[in-house]
Order: sequence, then C-alpha cells, then structure tokens
Amino acid sequence: MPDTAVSHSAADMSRWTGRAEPFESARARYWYQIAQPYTFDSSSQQKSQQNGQRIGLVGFACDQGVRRNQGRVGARAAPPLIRQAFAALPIIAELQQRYDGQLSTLLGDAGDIHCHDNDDFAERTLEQAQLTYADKVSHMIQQGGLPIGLGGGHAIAYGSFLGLWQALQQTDATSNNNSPRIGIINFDAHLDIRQSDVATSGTPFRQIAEHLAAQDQPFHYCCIGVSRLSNTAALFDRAEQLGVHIISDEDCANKKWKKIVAQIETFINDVDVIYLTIDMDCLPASVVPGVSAPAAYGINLAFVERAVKCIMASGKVKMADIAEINPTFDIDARSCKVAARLLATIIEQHLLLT
Ligand SMILES: N=CN[C@@H](CCC(=O)O)C(=O)O
Ligand SMILES: [Mn+2]
Ligand SMILES: [Mn+2]
Repeated sequence: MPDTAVSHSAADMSRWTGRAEPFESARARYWYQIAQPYTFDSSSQQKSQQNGQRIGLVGFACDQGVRRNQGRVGARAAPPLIRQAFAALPIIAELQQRYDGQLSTLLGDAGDIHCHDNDDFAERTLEQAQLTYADKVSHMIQQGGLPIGLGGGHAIAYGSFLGLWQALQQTDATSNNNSPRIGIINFDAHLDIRQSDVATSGTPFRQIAEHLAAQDQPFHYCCIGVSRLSNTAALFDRAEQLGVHIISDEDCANKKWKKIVAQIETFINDVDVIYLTIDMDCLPASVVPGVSAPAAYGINLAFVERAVKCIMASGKVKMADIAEINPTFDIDARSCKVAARLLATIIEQHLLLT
C-alpha cells in the first residue's frame, strides 16, 4: 500500500500485447507494437515543439468522485483495460503510409495517476489526483503532443481542463492578453454541472464554469447526448444560466445529421481550442454495460463516431479523454472495446490531420 494518497505508476509496457503474425506482411501492424513509454523532456517548456510522442496516454485511476456522487465505484480499474483493448487494434493503412519509418514516434504511454481513497487517507485525495494529472497533461500539451486521458470517473474532466488551462497560460497569445477561447464538448447522458460542497464526478463542468468566471473568461460548453430523464429540472435551469449548448439524446436519434452537424460546427467556430471528453454512459447500456451510471436510451455508437470525426477535423482539439468505464459491470470486455474503438478514432483523426 503506497503511503501517499496519490501516486503515479510508470507505463507498464508488458501490458501492451496482441497477436503475433510472423507469416503476414509487414503491414500487419498493431498499436501494441509501436507504443513506447512517453518521453517527458525535463527542459521542456519548449512551447508547442514536438518533443515527446504525438499522442500521450495517461490514466486517471480514480473513482473517488463517483463515490462522492453516490455512484457505484469501480472505474479506477479501467485505464489498463482500455489500453489493453486498444493495444490489440490494427494500425490502419493510411497511418502506416503517412508515418512510414516514424511509427515509433506516434504513441507514448505515461502510465497512471492513482487516487487511493480508502479510510486511511485524507479527504482531498481526488483534488490532489486532479492536480497531479493536470500537471502531466499540461506538460504533454507544452511538448506539442495531444494528451488523451483514460478515466476513471468523470472527475477526470476537471483535471483535463486544468491541464489544458495551465498549458494555455504559457502561450504567446495568453501572455499578450489574448486568451484562446476554450470550447468543451462532452458526450454524456448527464450535464455534470451539479451543485455540491465537494468535487465529484457530477460537478466538473460547473467547476470549470466557476474557474473561467473567476478569470473573466467565457464558458463554452456543448453537451451531446443529454437525457431528459438523467438530469433534474434544477440541472437544466443551471445549464440555461450557464449558456450550455445542449444536444439531447432524442435530438441525436430524431434530427437529421445535417442539422446536428451544423449545431456542432457553429459551436466549434466560436472557439479557438477544444477539450473533447467522452463519458461512455452517453451510449446505451446494451452497447456499453460497464459504466458507473448506465443509460436506458443512449446515443448510437455510429453517431458518436461520426461526430467525433467531425470535431477532430476542426484541428482545434488540444485535450481529450474517455471516462466512466467501470470494468466491474462489463460483459466480455465489451465496454472496454467500445472505448478502445473511440480512442482509436480520436488518435487516427489527429494523426491524419497533423
Ligand atoms: N458523472 C456522472 N454523473 C451522473 C451520475 C448519475 C447517477 O449516478 O445516476 C450525475 O451526477 O448526474
Ligand atoms: Mn454520464
Ligand atoms: Mn459524465
């Protein structure tokens, strides 16, 4: 048992495994074959130069926010299992062609931040874990990489935002008093803007709104997949006060794609950088059973993937994460496989664009 409330475990490369195919051509390439430990350059406040790998994975092995939010815990076990499902996926031909000879520079694993929230530890473990995680992702952004956080509960979102915020504070635009406008796009059945005396997995976007207000910055938040039966009227009231752009789960099912994509593009056009977060409970419980709070209705995986591609195509996504997988309730690793597919989609789109 570690003697601190928050610890970091380095990348365990022995978990990057998959099929061996000695009789196939060299194009039978998998992510497990090219992942490397993430390289943190200590001299690194080299603004936006490519010092580490292009993509950095970092786990947020923490479900204290879910516990505080009266949810069912277990999400802390997800990061290595999402990695494992992703490791076994093939690298698509377009990426192999594009990065011929440089595949080993694409993907770094920065290990996991652990939040040890048992009775032996002080109350503020979650907040410490968020800060430790934020420092890691901020460093990656400053090295010119795209960090992708693997939750853990959705309390990861406040850490992801803080990491992005810290990195943006170092940019020339910010020092010239011209802060980039941050847009947050969250795929989620829940708004996660709860009022509470402590941070939880249900509060991160309200915390972000307060952080931005304290800095005199606008709050641009678009939540896609919101369910009218997973959020109270009090939450919808707060969403209205905060100017949240809501695309409901029913809109996703019933409205024409063209209309939805126009709404997303209008949101994107109003911001300079995007933090993209996917709470896996945006999908139906039949597709993703292993989450903290399963959705009865949910939005289609095909819809989520198409929308993620459209958001990534903006070239504005500087931070991303995938949250709320809870392996305790998964069936045959189905939920981890869906998370891995969305992770692959984000990575492929980013690498094909940059
Ligand atoms: N991060 C998710 N939060 C949801 C959980 C809802 C539930 O437990 O039913 C929320 O607070 O709304
Ligand atoms: Mn949710
Ligand atoms: Mn959520």
